[in-house]
Amino acid sequence: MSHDTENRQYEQRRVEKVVEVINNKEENLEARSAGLKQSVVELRKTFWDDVTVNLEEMDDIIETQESIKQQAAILSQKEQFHGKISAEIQTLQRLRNAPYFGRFDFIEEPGTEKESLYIGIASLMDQDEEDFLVYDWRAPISSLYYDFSPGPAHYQTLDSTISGEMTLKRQFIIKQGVIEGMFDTGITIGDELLQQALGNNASTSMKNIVATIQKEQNKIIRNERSKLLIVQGVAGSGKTSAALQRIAYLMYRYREELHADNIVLFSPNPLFSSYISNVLPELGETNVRQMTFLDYLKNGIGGNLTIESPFEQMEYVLTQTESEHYPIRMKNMDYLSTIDFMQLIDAFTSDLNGSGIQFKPIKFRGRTLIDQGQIGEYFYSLDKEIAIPNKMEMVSKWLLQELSKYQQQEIAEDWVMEQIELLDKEDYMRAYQRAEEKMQSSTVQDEEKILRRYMVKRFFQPLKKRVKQFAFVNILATYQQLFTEWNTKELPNNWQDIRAQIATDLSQKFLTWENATPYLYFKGRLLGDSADRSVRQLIIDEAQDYSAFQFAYIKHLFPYTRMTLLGDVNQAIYTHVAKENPLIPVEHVESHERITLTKSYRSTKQIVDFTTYFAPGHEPIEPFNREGSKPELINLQNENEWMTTVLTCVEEQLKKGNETIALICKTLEESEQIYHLLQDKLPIHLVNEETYTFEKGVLVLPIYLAKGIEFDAVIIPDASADHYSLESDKSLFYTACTRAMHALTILCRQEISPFIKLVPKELYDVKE
Ligand SMILES: Nc1ncnc2c1ncn2[C@@H]1O[C@H](COP(=O)(O)OP(=O)(O)OP(=O)(O)O)[C@@H](O)[C@H]1O
Repeated sequence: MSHDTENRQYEQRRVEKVVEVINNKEENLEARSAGLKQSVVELRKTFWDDVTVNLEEMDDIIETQESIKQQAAILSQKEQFHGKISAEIQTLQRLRNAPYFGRFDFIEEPGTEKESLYIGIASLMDQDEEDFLVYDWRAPISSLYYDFSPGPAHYQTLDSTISGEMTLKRQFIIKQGVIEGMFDTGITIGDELLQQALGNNASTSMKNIVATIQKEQNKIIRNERSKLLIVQGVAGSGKTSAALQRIAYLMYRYREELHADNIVLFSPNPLFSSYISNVLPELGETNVRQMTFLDYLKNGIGGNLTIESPFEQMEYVLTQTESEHYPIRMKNMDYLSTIDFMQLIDAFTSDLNGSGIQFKPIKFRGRTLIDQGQIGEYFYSLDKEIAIPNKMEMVSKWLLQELSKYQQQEIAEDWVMEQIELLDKEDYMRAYQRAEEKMQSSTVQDEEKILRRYMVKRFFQPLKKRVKQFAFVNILATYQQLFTEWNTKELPNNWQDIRAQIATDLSQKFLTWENATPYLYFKGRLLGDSADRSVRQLIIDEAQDYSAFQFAYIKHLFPYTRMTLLGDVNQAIYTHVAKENPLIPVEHVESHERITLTKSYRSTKQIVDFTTYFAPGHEPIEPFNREGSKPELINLQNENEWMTTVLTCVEEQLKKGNETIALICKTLEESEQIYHLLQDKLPIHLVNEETYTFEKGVLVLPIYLAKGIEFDAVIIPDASADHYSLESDKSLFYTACTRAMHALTILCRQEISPFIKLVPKELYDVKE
């Protein structure tokens, strides 16, 4: 028998033994779980039997409460225990199919015995709970697997560095308990395994990469030192993957203190959010709080303003070039994205400490109780040294006191009795009961008084709530003054133009995307920020799309939160934000650690080689060695053939077995046109801002919604020069082309884009 066969048989026997342990453990746990479940059900049923209820004397009441508490504690303990057992069972079930994916042999010190360690998605102890049969991929020792090839190796524990020698590194593909592939590996983690993983068809949801994490990705995943970790990585280099495995790692490493609620992930769009939503559960972790920055802003700004989405802004930039206001809007975008503008808001706010804040009158049943003048007078009578948000607190307290006085006065008014009479029976009974509770020996007059009091209180409650939320401050009107009346020496050159357009938008209660963050920042300067202190880790994917202002705001909101920013300057499609972006190394980005990823895993070597020529950045891009066919350029001679050619391209890709085929357009406008032209000819789905999930098949979508996602085949329906020629189009074109895993087809209806001309001819096939 050959050595290889012997090895394989040995490993297969081991897998079977491990699966046996898994089965035994699961059986035991199931039995315990069933017992526990039964006892929880019984306990719930008989809860009151074991509680001594006696409410006669104070002592008895206390005793009764204690008894209830005790009983509830027993129940909750049992329920928690049951939950823990269920989680353990789920872990075992996940392990059963493929208990591990890797093995390495390690000799800690010369002369000591070699240890074989097996790595999987969770730890597994043997039947006696003494030795590890499988180590969790996140355990300190498992980092050896990702960081070293056979030879000297070391890893970090909590308090020391352990060195030794790795004598073997082996990878497995195990399915349903059977070893389907086994490779002893050298320098990189399993070219073979990675080839297999990347060669598969694209999926509509992202997969975890724990079996094939690369050394440079592992640095991101296990980084614990940095308060601010910045990752610049070319398209397809595994930034999102690294971010998600990093979250799983942090949740494991800080299991006691870090919960899913303490981690927030900002993602670029809802489609992307659902695309990545399976990764953490697959790894046995709960999904963290995921939102788009737009959702975050909408939440903070509230409902009375219309907020433009970044996609609408993008669509405007790309389609409204002929509009009269376009040049000014572009200036706005530039200026409102800068730290200078943030400083301008600070200067304005500090002037507001002297005068200028607009208030809203407090009205009750159509009558003004306290007008804005009175509120302003009170506010400006307070000490200037006190910060504005603190003064707002004081105004709110004062208003609540004033309202209480009005509340008293209203009790005797006629409308109160009318309202009492209007109460339906249930409400009336409730009001009456309350009235009765409040008085022991009531007279008829007392009773009416209490009912009146109840009714007035009920009417004043929403008003008081709004006062507590500072609804008496007219944020919008105050902010508008920045663009109408306010003057200072430090205004930018083209301020007159900028401010007129913004003032018009604000008067229509419309916030452009570039103005949404400044508005919320300003609101915070007046009312105080409502930052969520429970956020301990903030992960921002596609970080190149955030402006300097937005970053500064995020840092201002989460001053003590650890942050991981991941992005790619090559894909900075919102060009006005590219300046002062922290992904570009500049002096003023405070102390941080940077990791650069240059290897691209998503696309075939042929696609990466092609796209490298028009990548806007200057970093090297290295393809992972996976072969495919060259990108194809179809240069149409006859415009009329355009749609039939697109159709033929789609059909060809389907024939080749590609399951997700994306027609990626520059804008939504273009996507809609193509959708309408093709919808009768083949099953095709249009993806827009509201698309939350996608199916396999043929999709048509704009570039900005394809961000972060990948497809088997990408077809660019029109890459003529009139679509892609400006410097700002380069990152759009790069982003579109780099979504392709296996095939890229580019059509040109007219003169071909100059970006394609940058690529040496031998790197693509041309069809006329
Ligand atoms: N170590 C790895 N093992 C297996 N697959 C990997 C690995 N790294 C990356 N990939 C795969 O490469 C593809 C791209 O990864 P990912 O989406 O994380 O990259 P990205 O840098 O966020 O890309 P982009 O910026 O272009 O959106 C995915 O299919 C991912 O599963």
